[in-house]
This record gives sequence, C-alpha cells and structure tokens, in this order.
Amino acid sequence: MAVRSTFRATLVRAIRLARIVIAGPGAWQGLALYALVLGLSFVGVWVSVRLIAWNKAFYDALEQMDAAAALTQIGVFFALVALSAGCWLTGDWFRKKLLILWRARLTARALDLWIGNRAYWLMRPGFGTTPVENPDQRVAEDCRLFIDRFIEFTLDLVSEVVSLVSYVAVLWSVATFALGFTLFGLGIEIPRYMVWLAPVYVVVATAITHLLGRPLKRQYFDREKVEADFRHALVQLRDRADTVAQSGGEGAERRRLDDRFAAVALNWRRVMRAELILGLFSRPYFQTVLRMPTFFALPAYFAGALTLGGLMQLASAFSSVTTTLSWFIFEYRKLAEFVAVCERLDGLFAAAQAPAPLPAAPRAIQREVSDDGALRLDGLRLATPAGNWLDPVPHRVIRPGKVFLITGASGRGKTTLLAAIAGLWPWGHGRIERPAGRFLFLPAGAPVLGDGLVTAACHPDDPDRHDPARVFAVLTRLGLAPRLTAPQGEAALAGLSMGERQRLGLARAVLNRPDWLLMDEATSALDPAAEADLLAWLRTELPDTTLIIVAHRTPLGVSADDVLRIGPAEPERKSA
Ligand SMILES: Nc1ncnc2c1ncn2[C@@H]1O[C@H](COP(=O)(O)OP(=O)(O)OP(=O)(O)O)[C@@H](O)[C@H]1O
Repeated sequence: MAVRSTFRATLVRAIRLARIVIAGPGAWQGLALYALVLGLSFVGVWVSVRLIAWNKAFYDALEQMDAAAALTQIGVFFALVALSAGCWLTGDWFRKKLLILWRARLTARALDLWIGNRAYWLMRPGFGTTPVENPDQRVAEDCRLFIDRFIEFTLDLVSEVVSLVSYVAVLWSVATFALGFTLFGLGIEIPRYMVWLAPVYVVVATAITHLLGRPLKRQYFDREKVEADFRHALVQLRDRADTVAQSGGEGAERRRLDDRFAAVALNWRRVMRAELILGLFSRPYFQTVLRMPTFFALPAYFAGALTLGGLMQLASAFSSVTTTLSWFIFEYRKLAEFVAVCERLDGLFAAAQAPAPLPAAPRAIQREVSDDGALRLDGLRLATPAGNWLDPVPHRVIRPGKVFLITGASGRGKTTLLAAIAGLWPWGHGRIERPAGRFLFLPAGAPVLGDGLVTAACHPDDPDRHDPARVFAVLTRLGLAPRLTAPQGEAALAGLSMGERQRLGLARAVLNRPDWLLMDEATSALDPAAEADLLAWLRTELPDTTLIIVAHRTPLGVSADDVLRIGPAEPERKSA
C-alpha cells in the first residue's frame, strides 16, 4: 500500500514538474531533441539484438573451425560496435543539449515563482505557513537533478520496453527446449523454461531489493538538507566576516559549523548502513546476472539440445532480458534520489505558487489605489506574525511632494509601517490607499544590493539604462568616487562603512528618481554637516519626490511638513 502511494505521489509530482518544461512556447524544440535522442537509443537496441545473433554465428564458426566465417564475423563485430558508439555519442550530445534547455525552463519557472510572488520574503522561517528549507539548493541543485533523472528514466523506460520485446522474441526462438523433472512422483515438464525463468528471477530479486533499499529514500532526502545547512552556515560566516572577527566569535562559529557537520556525518553513516544492506544483495546480483543464464541452460546443453554457439546466444538473450527487467534494481539508488527530489521540488513550487503568511494574526488590511495621488493611512493597526498587536497608527493623508516624518520609541512599529506601505506587511487591519508611481525603499542598516559599485548605486534599475558620466558625477558628489578606482565586482563593496553605505543609498534615490522615497534611518550614520549637505542636495535633485522618513528626529537639511508619531511620546530628557 505504502509502495503504491509513494509511486502514485511521485508520478503525480513528476508529471506536474515535467509539464512545466514540456508545455509552453518553444516546447517543440525540446520535444524534437527528445525524439531524436529516443530514435538514436532505438538504433542502439537494434545493434544489441544484432549482437546476440552475432554470438551464435561467431561461436558456431569457432566450433566448426571455419576461419573465413570467423574473420567475416570479426568484421561484422567492428561495424556493429562503430555504429553503436556513433549512436551513443550523438545521442549523448543531444541529450546534454536537451538537459540544459529543460533545466533553464524549470529554473526560470522556479525563479519566477520565488522572486515574482515575493515567496522569498514570505517563506522565511517565522513568516509563512510553509517555510521552505534551503530554497537556494532546491532551485540550483534539484532543478538540475530532476531534469537529469527525468530524461534518463523516461528514455530508459521507453527503450527498455522496446528492448524487452526484442530480447524476449529472440529468447523465445532460441530457448525452445523444455525442462523435465519429477516432483512427488509426478513427472513435470516446463516447455521453454528459460523464457519463464527470466521474469521469475527478476521479480524475486526486485522484491528483495525494494525491501532492503526502502530506508534509502528518507536518508537521501535528509542528506540534501544537512549538506545544504552546512553550506549555508559557511556562506553566513563569509557574509558576517567583519562582525565575527570584531566580536571574537570564531569559537561560537566553529561550534555552529561543527554541529552542522555532525549532522552531515550522522546522515552519512546512516546512508552507509542503508547502502550496505542493499549492497549485500544487489552487488552479488550484479555480478551473477550475466553468468546465471549459462548455468540455467547447462541441462539443455549437456542433453545435446544446444550447440556451444546456441548456448552463448541463449546466455546472451537471457541476460539481455534479465538485465532489461532488472532496471529497477540497477537504478534503485537513483530512483530513491528521484523520489526525494520530486518531493522537495514540487513542495517548493506548490508553496511558492501561493505563499501563505502565518495565520496567527489577522490579515485584514484593505489596500486600494488612491485616485488623487495622496497616500492615506486609515484606522491602521499592525501586528507581528505571531499575533501581537503594535500601537495604532494615527490617521494620515500624505500629499505628494511633501516631507513626512514617522517617529516613535524603539520597537513601536515604524519599520513595520514602512513595510506595510511598501505592500509587504500582511498582518493587521485598517486601510492603506496608495497612489500609483514608483516607490523606493532605503532600509535600515543600509544593506548594499548588487555585485559592484555601479550596480549597487543604480539598484534596482538596470545600470545599462544609466549614463555612466551621470553615475560617476553622483558618486563623486557623495564622496564615493575613490571606490570607483578599486577593482570592480564584489571587492569594490568590501568594507564600506555604514556612512558610505548610506551615501550609496542616496545615490540609488537620485539615480532611480522615485515618486515616493521611504527612508528608514537612512542618514543616521552621517555626521551632522554631511547629513545637512547631502539631504539638501537630495531635495534639489528630487524636488517633486515625497520623502517619508523614519527617524527619531527630523534629519538636518530638510524640514518636515508633517510628523506621525507611533505610540506614546518619548519622555523628554531632563537637563542637568
Ligand atoms: N518578523 C517578525 N517577527 C516577530 N516580531 C517582529 C517581526 N518584525 C517585527 N517584529 C516586532 O514588531 C515590533 C515593531 O518592529 P519595528 O522594526 O517596526 O520597530 P521600530 O519602531 O522600527 O523599532 P526601531 O526604532 O528600534 O528600529 C518589534 O517589537 C519587533 O520585535
């Protein structure tokens, strides 16, 4: 029952995933390549069938001491091998082309859902109902593995069925003799016993393989997870290199990495054990499967029903049938991996299709497009994902082109309000009317996005859309020009101070020219003179942009047209 439901679930998942790559515009190209590869594998099957007949011709020539006939057969052999190799190499070439074509389609779909639906934001642990572990690995690794195995298995399956029919036909015509024996005084005769023996042999072996190999699927599933967790911890160490080094956190990092690696080692030991148990049966099976037919046919050979050539031909046909039928046994490990990959990847696609935020807090924020260009916050109260209410947000209408300050004590919900205005924060109730137009958000902590100074300064715009002279002028005005002479790429961003990162944020604002600029403590690290100078410059560069500023005080260089305070007023400091 469990076997059937795993099989059915994997089939449904594999079909769902396969439809993504097989259907859609330009699908004919992939299908044409697939048909070509399939056709070439049929030629390969024909060569194998032809080689079975060749066995008889060659060994009979040897038995009859016919040198000329043997020589001819050697020529035939090389011709068949050349044809087989040619087909294999061509097939392999086009299979690889197909692999990258379909992988690109599947990866593009995964990225569309992951990025396009903002699933990457909502499916983080603590945010969504279905947090997805290691999505990066699923997009990068699992897409490749799925396509690789899908092509391999479906091609195998079709060509194995064709091979099976061809080989059974040969076996039927060769193994004409019966097996006779007495059981409890009864004379029993099994006609063409070698034909029946092949499937019985394989069915028994398959059942044993599945019984012994069942735990492997779980272990392979876990392996991907623990390996990805370990890799992720290493990437985090690289990203937080400064913080770890400055806070002497090497010991803590080492413990974290050791813990993650211990999980890798534990899983490895479990995989080893499961593979050993499977190997105890499958290894001897691999080695005997080609020899057994000769032993099974010996009674007929000694009874004189077969020539040596006939025996060889029979052995060849029988082992071809058993090898074809044993596909499940030979591929068991890969099949177990495939089941795990389908489960992981389908889970990612399903969750990313409709990422659902945690249901702990109400999601009753009404969002509308304002028709007079103003931003309205009406009866708004936000909550954390766990359902804790934050302070109510006072009613406000923010007119375009104004400077608007949001203030309040720490932890009251200022950043959360910006996220709600940006359309991200789903928890809470009330109403947000947002005008059309471009919004740009400069988050707290001034994170830098992009893999070079120019990309980071233009983000999220494409840097190719910007005049390099203008980008250079903006960066120079912000005092970042010296960084342009450093080697570009990630190295150009290394070690940027907080103030420099905030200046880079201002470059983004000036180059992107948004209608609405949301600044979360975006100038807090600048010295008063630089803050006053740069914000005054920003205002002259973007005179019509509405500035929504989150800060504990109005930044120097601009004056606020309105102030929105969340929560009670901060207590005034008494002067000494
Ligand atoms: N993802 C989250 N999960 C749980 N709680 C959250 C989450 N995001 C924010 N909060 C909580 O919501 C509250 C408001 O956070 P927010 O960052 O908006 O505060 P803030 O007013 O901007 O604070 P600060 O001035 O210190 O930056 C805080 O108590 C915070 O811990």
